[in-house]
Amino acid sequence: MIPQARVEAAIELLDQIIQAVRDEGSAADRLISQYFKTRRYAGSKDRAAIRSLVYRAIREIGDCPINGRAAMIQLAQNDAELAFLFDGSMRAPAPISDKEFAEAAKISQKNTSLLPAWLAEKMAASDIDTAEQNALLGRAPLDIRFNPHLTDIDTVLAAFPEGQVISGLPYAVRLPEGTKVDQSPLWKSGAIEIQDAGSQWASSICQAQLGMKVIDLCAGAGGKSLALASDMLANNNAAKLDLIACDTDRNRLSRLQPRAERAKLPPIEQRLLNPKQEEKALGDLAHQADLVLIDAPCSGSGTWRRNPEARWRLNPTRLQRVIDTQSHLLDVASQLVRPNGYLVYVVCSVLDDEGANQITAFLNRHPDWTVENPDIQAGCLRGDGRRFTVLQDKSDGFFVSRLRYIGR
Ligand SMILES: C[S@@+](CC[C@H](N)C(=O)[O-])C[C@H]1O[C@@H](n2cnc3c(N)ncnc32)[C@H](O)[C@@H]1O
Repeated sequence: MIPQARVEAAIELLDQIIQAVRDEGSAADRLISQYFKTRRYAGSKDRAAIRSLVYRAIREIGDCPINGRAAMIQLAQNDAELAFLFDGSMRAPAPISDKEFAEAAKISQKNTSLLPAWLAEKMAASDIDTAEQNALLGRAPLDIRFNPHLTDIDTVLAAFPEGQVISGLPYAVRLPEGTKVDQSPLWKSGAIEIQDAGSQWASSICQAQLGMKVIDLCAGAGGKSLALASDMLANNNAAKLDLIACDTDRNRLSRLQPRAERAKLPPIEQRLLNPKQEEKALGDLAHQADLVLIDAPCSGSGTWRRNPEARWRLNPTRLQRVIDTQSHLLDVASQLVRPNGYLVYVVCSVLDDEGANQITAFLNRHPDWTVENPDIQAGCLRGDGRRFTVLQDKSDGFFVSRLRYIGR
């Protein structure tokens, strides 16, 4: 493809992505792979170049643009080579008019942040400075977690000699970008998983052990359930784990068992929940659990490096919706924990409304709970929890709080 046609393709793709943002449709990554499936003429270099243009627009433009052409013109303002490709030739985008340039300049002047203005304000109010905000749109590292019942750190480092251990996380290794993890025999044998250090910190703060009754209330496809199961198993060959993985999304939950089998873990009980009727499915577990993990649905602001267009999808109404669900799930979980048992609340967000403020409100509603965060060498105290941020912790952004039920 000629460079002009690549720009035109990026515009088409951005049109689809922007439409999906408005309709709560598919994620950018999925739309991009669907787009290329029907355009076999695009070679690997074309695909890489188009993808890179699309993601540049998504990462660099704070507010969702009105369409793909407006997005590319916004980039072209500071990129003469790109602007030059709008030459109106066959398969090229039409030349940029003065009006379009003026419009793009107006938008750039209005929003100087990489985030929509309302979100930049919320970040600042949560003490996330501009450098941390911008880091949320950078590139994410590649972290793996190994299963100690299947392998050990020496074997992992021998398989990935450029891997680096992550201090404080006994099963984590950071790999160079682009490492082909899925081609390693360790991957094929189920001994390693891809999992960000932030997620690993969240699971490790749970301190799950064999013999505990553990409920993962928002298990999704089981990322943290697998980590909890692996911690519970440690080096034992237990045939049974008392771990119950729940979620309201049947599709996601159905991916857990095959993953557990791949990791050679004992079966993990699953319960499909109905939103707002969770107690019905969990009635038999009232005040039974030693540990409940809530890896709550959230804005995902801490993981925008992996899907940066997610910040365009967020608006105050959608944010309030997840905040309400988080507080409801905290109340549901509070009914499941036994006296002296623990509740670990996690969000992959750095916003106080989803983190520290949620725990303050929970403790006001439930005076028979106290905070017992472990003393670890990562994250920073934030209200009654610890917050992990991209620049400071070199992980995705997370908030984690460990609470103990001191009622009877
Ligand atoms: C952050 S994701 C969980 C990710 C997962 N724990 C992992 O480590 O891969 C949040 C999950 O909460 C689920 N969820 C949303 N509302 C829920 C509810 N009322 N009860 C239980 N799960 C819910 C979503 O379906 C989603 O899978």
